[in-house]
Amino acid sequence: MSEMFERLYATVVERRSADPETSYVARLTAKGRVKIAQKLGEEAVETVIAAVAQDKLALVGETADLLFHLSVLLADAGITPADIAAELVRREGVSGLAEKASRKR
Ligand SMILES: N=c1c2ncn([C@@H]3O[C@H](COP(=O)(O)OP(=O)(O)OP(=O)(O)O)[C@@H](O)[C@H]3O)c2ncn1[C@@H]1O[C@H](COP(=O)(O)O)[C@@H](O)[C@H]1O
Repeated sequence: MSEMFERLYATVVERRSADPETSYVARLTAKGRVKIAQKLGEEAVETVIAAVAQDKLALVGETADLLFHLSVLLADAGITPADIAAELVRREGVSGLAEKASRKR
């Protein structure tokens, strides 16, 4: 999964400068950060709808759409999969409940 996401991200970075006539990534990128973020939000809502409907097939498809649009947004912001991996490694082994409790002190 991590390898696939890195490959997708590399493709997205490459396609950002392609011809918007032939590339969805280039076309969406040209519309700017707000439109990219809006598309990501739409895909998130569609993912939630598939999950609540208990539709596994749709959930797989919507999750793929979500991850693709997330990669377009991250590329636009200059954030790499390695940046995200480093943050996840930093959090590794820290219980979400313990982390939340430490915020209240
Ligand atoms: N993984 C994807 C991928 N997933 C979804 N999509 C496209 O994302 C678009 C948005 O989906 P929607 O159903 O929301 O589209 P829509 O109904 O046209 O919505 P609006 O944009 O009009 O609001 C569709 O055109 C999908 O085909 C993707 N487009 C590209 N990729 C990957 O990106 C690579 C580069 O793509 P291009 O830049 O198009 O060459 C491809 O080889 C793929 O690996």
